Amino acid sequence: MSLAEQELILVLDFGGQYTQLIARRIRDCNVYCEIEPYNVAIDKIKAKQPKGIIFSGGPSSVYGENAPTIDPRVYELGVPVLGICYGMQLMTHQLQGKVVSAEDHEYGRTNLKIVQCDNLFKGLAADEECWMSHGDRVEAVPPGFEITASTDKAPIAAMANKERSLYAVQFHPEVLHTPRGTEILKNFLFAICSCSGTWNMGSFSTEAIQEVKQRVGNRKVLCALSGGVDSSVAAVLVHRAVGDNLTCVFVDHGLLRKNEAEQVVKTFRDLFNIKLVHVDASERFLEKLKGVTDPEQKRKIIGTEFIRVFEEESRKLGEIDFLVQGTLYPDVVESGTATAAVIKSHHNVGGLPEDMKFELVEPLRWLFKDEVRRLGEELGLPAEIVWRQPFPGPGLAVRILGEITKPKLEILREADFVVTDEIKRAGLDREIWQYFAVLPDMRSVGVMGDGRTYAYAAVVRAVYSHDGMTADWAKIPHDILGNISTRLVNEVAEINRVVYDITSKPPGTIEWE
Ligand SMILES: Nc1ncnc2c1ncn2[C@@H]1O[C@H](COP(=O)(O)OP(=O)(O)OP(=O)(O)O)[C@@H](O)[C@H]1O
Ligand SMILES: O=c1[nH]c(=O)c2[nH+]cn([C@@H]3O[C@H](COP(=O)(O)O)[C@@H](O)[C@H]3O)c2[nH]1
Ligand SMILES: NC(=O)CC[C@H](N)C(=O)O
Ligand SMILES: [Mg+2]
Repeated sequence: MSLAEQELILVLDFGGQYTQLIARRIRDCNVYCEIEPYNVAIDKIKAKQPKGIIFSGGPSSVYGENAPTIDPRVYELGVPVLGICYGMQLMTHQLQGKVVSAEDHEYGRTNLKIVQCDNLFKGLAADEECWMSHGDRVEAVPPGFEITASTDKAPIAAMANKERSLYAVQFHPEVLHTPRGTEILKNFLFAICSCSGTWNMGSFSTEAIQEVKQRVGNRKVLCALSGGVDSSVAAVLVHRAVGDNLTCVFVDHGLLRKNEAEQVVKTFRDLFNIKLVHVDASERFLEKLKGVTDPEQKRKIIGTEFIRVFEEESRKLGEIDFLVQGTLYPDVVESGTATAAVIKSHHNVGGLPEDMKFELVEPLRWLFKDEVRRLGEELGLPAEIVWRQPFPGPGLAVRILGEITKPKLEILREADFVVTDEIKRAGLDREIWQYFAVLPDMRSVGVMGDGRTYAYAAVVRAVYSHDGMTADWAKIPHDILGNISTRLVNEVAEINRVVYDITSKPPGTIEWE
């Protein structure tokens, strides 16, 4: 079965914070799921033949200016729809019910009284907990709908039109703070949409290989390979599809970690039977970055330069049309979509030059990191690659604040080596998602060997995360932080102070730029 034939749930994104979580939960229920912006053409929706459609939440108000809306023909497709939060309000508004701005807002944990325990709420008790995040509420259900659940402040907290298979909830079943939320989603998938739940990473891999085969045929393909989890998984997957027509290009842009280039080339050559070109492009990247301090500008310069290198390599191999990248969904959403704000332009998405001619092959574009890791295991990649900590494509450039210079890169490389080494020694490398050093553009006074110093501070950043979308700072034991601090100041001459970043994401991001 190809991906196109796979039973699919389509999530339409109205700019919600949790849209990606909805998709995750559904795939975790063994049903394949894709996200499209709310304004996707109705014909495209039809062509995908979804078994069900979910409207996400979103920051807008249905009566607000430019409020996102959807082609009302979506309700006539005969496909079940579940509206969540804004999605419920939009369904109400479009089908002639009434939405009002509530005086009492509901945020966080809320008691839910279920009045209709069939279909969507099958198996749930009359009293459940749910997670709310809304200021507007449904005041009157559209004709043909009945109320299925209430809360104190939202008498219409859920509604349904069973004949037409239209369902809506004001709360968020996708967040883990709604304890029975996954069961609600399962009821939608299995009882209402009649999904079979046979999808898994094994089927994803078979289908994705098939799809690449069909698209590429006998033509040649270039793969941007960093040695990281995503591009290694993408390379192995594409190699299964096109064999020797694949050439991987690993670019040393001079922004890599200590010994990284040698290690990546060695690991790759030892483990895989895939052609690999190693390009040392460090001088040209550093030249282009000279004097640049703005983080977004850095990212765009790096994104463009990557492509220029791939284009040159492609010409040497006789013009290649396709470029494989290990792009994941968080890279896409953080780079900004029709609905989501630009957080940072990931070099492989928002940082690509406009005049790029390659056709992109991105088989992991809809997945999250933990799913890619499962896929990597499925494809038989070794643990050292699957569990490698993520490292951003722009590398140390987004961990040096201000201008990037060779001396600063040397300092950061040494500092990063110490942090990594200590975390591994402490056996914390698997439980901590990312751990590294950052070099802020800041010096302070110290005293060493009875003399004054005026040197850089190093920031230690270490976070727990599941998918890179949200993160918490890692609770590293103080004695290990102490070791890191002592070693940084002793082993890296230009550092005289160490600070630990205790910011979660949000509000911080994992990287500093
Ligand atoms: N040094 C590099 N050489 C070639 N391609 C690169 C390089 N760095 C990044 N890329 C490309 O950009 C994509 C995005 O980078 P990203 O860091 O998100 O993924 P990754 O390096 O494959 O995995 P990880 O998240 O584990 O670091 C990569 O999948 C790869 O296609
Ligand atoms: O390929 C990449 N290109 C980029 O431009 C980029 N910026 C951040 N990252 C990685 O993405 C995850 C989320 O990062 P942030 O919390 O810093 O946004 C973390 O794992 C980051 O390391 C990048 N990866
Ligand atoms: N989370 C949401 O979807 C919020 C929807 C709408 N803006 C409200 O506050 O009610
Ligand atoms: Mg990487």
